[in-house]
Amino acid sequence: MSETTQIARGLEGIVAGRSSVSTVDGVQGRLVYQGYDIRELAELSSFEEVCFLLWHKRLPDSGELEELKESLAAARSVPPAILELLEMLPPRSGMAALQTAVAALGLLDPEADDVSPPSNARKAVKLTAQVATIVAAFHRLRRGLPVVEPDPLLGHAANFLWMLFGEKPEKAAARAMDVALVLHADHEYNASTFSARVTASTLSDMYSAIAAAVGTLKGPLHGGANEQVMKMLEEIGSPERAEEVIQAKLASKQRIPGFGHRVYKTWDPRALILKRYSEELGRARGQTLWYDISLAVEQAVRKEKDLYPNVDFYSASVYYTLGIPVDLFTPVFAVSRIAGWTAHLLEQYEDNRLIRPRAEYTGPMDLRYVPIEDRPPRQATA
Ligand SMILES: CC(=O)SCCNC(=O)CCNC(=O)[C@H](O)C(C)(C)COP(=O)(O)OP(=O)(O)OC[C@H]1O[C@@H](n2cnc3c(N)ncnc32)[C@H](O)[C@@H]1OP(=O)(O)O
Ligand SMILES: O=C([O-])CC(=O)C(=O)O
Repeated sequence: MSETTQIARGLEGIVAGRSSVSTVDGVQGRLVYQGYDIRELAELSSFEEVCFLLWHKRLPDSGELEELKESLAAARSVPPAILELLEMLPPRSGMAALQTAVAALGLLDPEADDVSPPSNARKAVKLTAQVATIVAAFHRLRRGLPVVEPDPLLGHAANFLWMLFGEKPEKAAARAMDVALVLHADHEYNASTFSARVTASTLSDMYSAIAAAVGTLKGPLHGGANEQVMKMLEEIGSPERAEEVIQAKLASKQRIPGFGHRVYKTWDPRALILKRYSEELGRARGQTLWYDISLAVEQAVRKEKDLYPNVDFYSASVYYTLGIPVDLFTPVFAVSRIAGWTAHLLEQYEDNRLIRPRAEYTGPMDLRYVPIEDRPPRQATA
């Protein structure tokens, strides 16, 4: 590689492939799934319909939607071995538990290594149904609570809340959850989706690709930011303290979770929608503190750094108001993103080429190997 090689650090701005699943316009602040604007989908659609859209590249008719809803509901229960496994795991990380359980689902699926389109389509449905079950079951088991059987009469969002809390959700809570699932379902070549596609590009199986994606989503620069946001809101504690805390964090070169984005240089459209839900849910429950602190943080970060909130910022107060434990926020992100990950995998397997970039080598050259007995001892460092 020559000395003039241009490196795009973090692959910024690099178009690494083609996809029709979704596109992001970072200047206008638009997100489009298969041609449909996210604002319209959030208003009018449902998570199940978005799954159909992402997987089949078009909206379903009513019969097709019913069929998919039934298939998802029928696939919700996980094998007993998965529940036994979840029960054995330390309660500390929902994402690590989800990653482990997804890998185990692959071990238990006789068609795991079949990457043909019909088999992958079945796995997309199964994984999407079961990620929700795994997240809810992990949480209940770690609290010593009985696992709640899925209810086939409930939609995906309402059933997830039911399996998590063991109570039928109010209409407003189920709707807010459904909208959050619609908004988080896909986002072009984000890091976790890219990592899923890299894994699939070796013709490894779908479970392995999803396990890779879960591990990537977990990081605080990606999906893990939603949990960091809530911890920051709790640390701030009241709207009046927001500016001072933000100034101190920025002065010590800390990143403010939930702000900034690789692609959006304006409002993330999802954050605007979640902001409305954060306020409305807070008002409906007579607790606007988290929305009020969030608003004060938003104003402080705009003033100090001119950064806009991303999807992880207002999702935090929405989830918190729904009663979801903070350390489950990122797993809840995965409950939705599994739809986009699997859609990208269907696309990847259909027109695959190994993803394998190059690196500019910065190490030494032409060293001669010295047998270990002839090497001088290393100087002890102070
Ligand atoms: C679902 C999602 O994944 S959405 C993103 C979730 N992640 C977060 O919210 C974590 C906080 N945000 C960030 O760390 C970043 O904005 C990222 C990782 C999302 C994007 O980062 P990049 O595109 O790599 O931007 P980069 O790291 O080069 O930052 C550019 C500049 O903006 C600053 N910046 C970016 N985000 C933030 C932030 N949240 N807080 C403070 N400064 C920030 C950087 O310090 C840098 O400033 P400098 O040029 O003065 O050094
Ligand atoms: O696109 C990104 O880089 C991160 C993001 O917003 C997402 O995955 O939803």
